[in-house]
Amino acid sequence: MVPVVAIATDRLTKVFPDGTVAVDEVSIDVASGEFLVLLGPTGCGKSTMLRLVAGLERETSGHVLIDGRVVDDLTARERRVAMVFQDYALYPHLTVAQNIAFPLRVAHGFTGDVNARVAEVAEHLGIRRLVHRLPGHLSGGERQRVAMARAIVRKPQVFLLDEPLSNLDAGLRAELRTDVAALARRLGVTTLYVTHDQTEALTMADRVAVLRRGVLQQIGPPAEVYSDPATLFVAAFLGTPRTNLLQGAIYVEGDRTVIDVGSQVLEVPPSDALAEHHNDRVTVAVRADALRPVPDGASSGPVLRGSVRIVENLGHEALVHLDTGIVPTSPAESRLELPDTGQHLADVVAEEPPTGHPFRHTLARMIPHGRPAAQPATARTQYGFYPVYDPEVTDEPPPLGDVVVRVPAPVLPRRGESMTVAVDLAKLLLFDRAGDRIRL
Ligand SMILES: Nc1ncnc2c1ncn2[C@@H]1O[C@H](COP(=O)(O)OP(=O)(O)OP(=O)(O)O)[C@@H](O)[C@H]1O
Repeated sequence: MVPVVAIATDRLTKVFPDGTVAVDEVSIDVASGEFLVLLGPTGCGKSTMLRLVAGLERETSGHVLIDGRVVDDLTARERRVAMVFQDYALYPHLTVAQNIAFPLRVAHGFTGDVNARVAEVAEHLGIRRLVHRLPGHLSGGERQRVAMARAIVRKPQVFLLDEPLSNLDAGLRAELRTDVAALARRLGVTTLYVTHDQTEALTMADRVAVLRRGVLQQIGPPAEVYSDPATLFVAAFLGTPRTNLLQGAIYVEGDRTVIDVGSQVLEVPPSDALAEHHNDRVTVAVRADALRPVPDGASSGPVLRGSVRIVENLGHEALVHLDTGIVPTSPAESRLELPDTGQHLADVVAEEPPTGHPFRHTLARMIPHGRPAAQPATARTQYGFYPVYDPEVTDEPPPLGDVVVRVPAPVLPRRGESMTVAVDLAKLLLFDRAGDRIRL
């Protein structure tokens, strides 16, 4: 029986020699047997966290603890962790069985029956019928199962997975994410799972830890992190379709409290928290699931109005882009989430290289086609941001004023029609200029 261990990091920090702060004082407790997902955009430090826990990277400061014991000076092998990467890294000339058995054969001290152990693990992963094949004759999903079998064959105390499903197509990813989570729970092994995919995080995790630029933003059960985000970044990063981020300001006049979103006003119940922010600019984060189309005049609560600009028909429902005239958070601020916060390429092409410059053509090709024009200098606020989105599932930032609403099929609105949507105040999220939550 393998001991089930807890993992912890204590103000764990990694600064690379070039000065990049990849992990910044992160303290996380993972209970024994827990499945914890580290979630965040590319470059936020997820893999570095995992490598530090694995012992493949040395921390600059802080500690890694396994079962309460500081393991900073232990090698990866001594930590008894198993790691799985997205690229499988199987030996192409060895059969599936030989691949799975490999860690046992190189491990001194394994005295058991190798074949029996391989069969047992292959059974766990549902790949018994594949044991005589070579990796080249397997599908991506099967290869990833073999990689996982190989990782667990030595009964690790800790299972570390770095985007293990990201090379697979969407259907297979959905199937495997259920299997991986079930496997980890069946084995009862403490698991740290890294992904940039919010669906994986929300469906697989016992708890999700959201990272931004090496800093822990929030940690909690998936439902809590989704519905009760602590920061604007978390609210923006979790949401399909993308969370609408709108600029607004709070005004309190007598017993009336409003959120002014420029082109329109949302009346909200008065509260001390809002009164404290009288006159402050805020970001209003409103996901599609907080908006419901209603006949004009039918809602007694707050509504937003706009005209239909785009209807994306998904079959069972449509995503309707409503031009509301509200100003979204500025692209300038949205770049906060990119590792490189320098100029946008469009600006570089517009301003920097003269015609005929050798890089001009290359840069022009790198600019997403049809990217909306930069915000006018008169944009009323300078706060708020978009995270970096998975280019597979989302597109570019919306043009000025777009709010995305879900409309159930079959009666869909047409382009140019006006539409009213009721706003569910319980799901309306407000953030101050620093990106911290203001609770209604
Ligand atoms: N050896 C290194 N030297 C310098 N900087 C590094 C090194 N390895 C990673 N970084 C930087 O540290 C930051 C965090 O990288 P890390 O790979 O942990 O991010 P990530 O969230 O796992 O991203 P991805 O999802 O793209 O793998 C990035 O800015 C990255 O460029």
